[in-house]
Amino acid sequence: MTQTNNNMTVNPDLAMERAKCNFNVLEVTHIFDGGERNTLQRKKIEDVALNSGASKDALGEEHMSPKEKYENAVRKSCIYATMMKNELAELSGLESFGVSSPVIRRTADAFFKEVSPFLLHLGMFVPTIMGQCTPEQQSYWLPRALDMQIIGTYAQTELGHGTFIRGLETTATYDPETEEFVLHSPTLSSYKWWAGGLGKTVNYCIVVAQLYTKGECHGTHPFIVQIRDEDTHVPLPGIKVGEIGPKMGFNTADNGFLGFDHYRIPREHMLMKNAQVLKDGTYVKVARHGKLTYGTMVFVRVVLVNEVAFNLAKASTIAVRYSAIRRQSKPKPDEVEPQILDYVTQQHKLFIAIATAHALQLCSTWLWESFSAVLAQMKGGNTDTLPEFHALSSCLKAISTSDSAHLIEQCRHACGGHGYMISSGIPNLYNFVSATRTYEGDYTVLLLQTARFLVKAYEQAEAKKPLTPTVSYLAHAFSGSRATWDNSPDGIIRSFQALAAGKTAVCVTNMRKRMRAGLSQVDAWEMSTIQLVAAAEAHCRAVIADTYRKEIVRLTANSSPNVKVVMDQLTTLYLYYWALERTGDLLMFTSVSQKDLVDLQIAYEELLLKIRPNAVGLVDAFDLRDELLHSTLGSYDGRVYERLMEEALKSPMNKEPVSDAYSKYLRPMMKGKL
Ligand SMILES: CCCCCCCC/C=C\CCCCCC(=O)SCCNC(=O)CCNC(=O)[C@H](O)C(C)(C)COP(=O)(O)OP(=O)(O)OC[C@H]1O[C@@H](n2cnc3c(N)ncnc32)[C@H](O)[C@@H]1OP(=O)(O)O
Ligand SMILES: Cc1cc2nc3c(=O)[nH]c(=O)nc-3n(C[C@H](O)[C@H](O)[C@H](O)COP(=O)(O)OP(=O)(O)OC[C@H]3O[C@@H](n4cnc5c(N)ncnc54)[C@H](O)[C@@H]3O)c2cc1C
Repeated sequence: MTQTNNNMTVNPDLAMERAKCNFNVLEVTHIFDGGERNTLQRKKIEDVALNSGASKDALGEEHMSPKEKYENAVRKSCIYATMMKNELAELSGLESFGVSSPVIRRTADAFFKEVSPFLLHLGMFVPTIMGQCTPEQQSYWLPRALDMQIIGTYAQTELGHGTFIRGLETTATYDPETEEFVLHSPTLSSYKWWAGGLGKTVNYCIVVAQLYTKGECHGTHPFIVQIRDEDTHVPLPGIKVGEIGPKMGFNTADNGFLGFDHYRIPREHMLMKNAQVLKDGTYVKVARHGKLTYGTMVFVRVVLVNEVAFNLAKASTIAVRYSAIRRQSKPKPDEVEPQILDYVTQQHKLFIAIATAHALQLCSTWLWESFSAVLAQMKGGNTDTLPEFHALSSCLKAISTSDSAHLIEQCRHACGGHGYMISSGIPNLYNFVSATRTYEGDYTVLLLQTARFLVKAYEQAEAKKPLTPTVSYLAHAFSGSRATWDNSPDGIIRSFQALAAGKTAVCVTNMRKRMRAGLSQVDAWEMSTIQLVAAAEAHCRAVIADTYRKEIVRLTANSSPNVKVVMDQLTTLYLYYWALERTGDLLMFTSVSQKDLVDLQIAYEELLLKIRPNAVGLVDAFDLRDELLHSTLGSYDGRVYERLMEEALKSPMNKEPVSDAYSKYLRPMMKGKL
């Protein structure tokens, strides 16, 4: 594994772990990156972007005031954007996530401990221009946006509504006299709220508003709106804009609010790929599917699965390396204190994080490929696969973000007190990832979208109609007997599918019972939503497990024997872990016995011991440079205590021997003179 400094002194425990590792680390790096070519290109990009030291700060971000933090983040965003236009442009021809490759996105993390104020520009503004504009509109806006001549964001959520998009209150009323739309915020709750970069950075934004023309409301539509002067950056008349204040994370993203007072924009600024308003005010629907204006959200949900896999890889790297150098307690009085990584409970906390990072990474690539296929079909006017894809991307977004946030927090627990230090890197990772569970569609809300699809699919299966691929297992839901338990990987995956089918069946039965008892369909659905969320979660677990397993078998077909073994151990660990987490469900819906579960627990514990010698090798294989980790605990060299002390000494509190607070408050209080 290449590191920036080849002459570094490595902590002896970490060196010992690396010597113990029995598989080829680079081969696993290639699997995680999606191939050797991708690894080579990633390294080139990282070398160009990071070797100059431009990502470093003289003073740690955490010691800056909010204003300094923001300005510093803008400074570095501009450096990085300029690099992207110049040095990195040619290198970024990787298998790309549309606008910019995920590698470019990830490399940017070296520049920010929180996030770039440009995140929404690249993450949503540019993708909306690409996905919602006519070709003419695109040819006008896209070059300006890609060249960063204009900077934009995505302002959909309002103070009063985020989830329920149809409930948004901002209006865009067409005036045929002037051929303009009049944007207006009729209430306080209609103010746009949350958009990243809106507070101070952007001069344009996508605004989602209720479209009125000829006195009729046509629902929400996207508009491109200039909000600040292109030269002075002063907010334009009719615009009320500002920053929303401190948050749990995202503090360098200047999330903002925005209100309109009868603010006029040209007719052409409605994004007209899916629907148009003609000069005379006639509304023309172009798209075949009513939800295509939600396209940017679907895109980001897909991207987020990859994003959280990467952040989980970072947290597990930090926690595993730290657990290898940290020694604590003395279970055997005559022996030295063990590395905490030797405790089986510690392995239980950490190895699932490594396995989940792999599972989500592989699922994200698979999801991206499915998305590309859906987009290609839609280009030809066919939207048949969209409902299944919406159900799939919704549940994968919900489960991947929720699992990653939980496991990153578990990594923090695994690092004891030092994990609570900002300098460990884990709190910032957690603050970032916990927000992903909420934004771009809340966890529960998205799982309920998947549940709608599952219930419909169940009814199709009942009627013996054909099923789409991700729910084909529902065809076996009516055998009348419980699924046969079998602890092979394929057997466990079948059991996960049986759980999902069984839970969906319970929901349908309960809803029907409730409706027979007099509840309306809406109320019967509402009363069943706890179970519907559980069914969607079970479905998603089955999809992840199945995809992870199939992809690993495919990707390791030509791997060296030890890589095959260790990758197989990780996938098996994932399956055992979730089977043991769901024992109650397995007892309900499969033939598993108490003895089978006791045996599975033992097999799981034995698997942890088998993975243990390769744990550091596995996180080294994520190949995350120190610049990306921002961590005193997780650096490649393992100089944990030295780094903790170096960071502590940087605290502005240590600048003077006696704090001003002594003479101002402590002394007067202690001398009884306060
Ligand atoms: C690579 C470079 C970029 C790097 C990127 C880094 C990653 C980070 C990037 C950016 C940071 C992002 C910051 C956060 C930004 C935001 O949060 S933007 C705001 C996001 N907001 C939401 O996600 C709102 C969530 N709400 C909804 O999506 C919808 O309101 C709803 C789905 C919950 C309900 O919609 P509604 O219109 O009320 O529909 P329903 O009546 O429930 O359903 C009707 C049918 O429509 C189907 N449907 C719904 N959505 C879709 C869709 N997107 N596609 C296809 N179909 C959809 C739904 O299933 C129903 O179908 P049936 O009637 O057949 O059941
Ligand atoms: C860091 C961050 C950045 C963001 N950036 C942007 C941005 O750039 N642009 C933008 O437009 N928005 C942005 N958002 C807003 C984000 O998209 C919304 O907060 C998110 O979609 C959730 O909506 P909400 O806040 O209305 O939550 P609510 O819908 O009010 O959710 C509150 C609770 O109610 C529950 N709930 C709501 N509806 C239902 C239902 N139908 N059934 C069951 N339970 C329900 C939810 O599960 C949740 O538990 C951002 C948010 C955050 C936190």
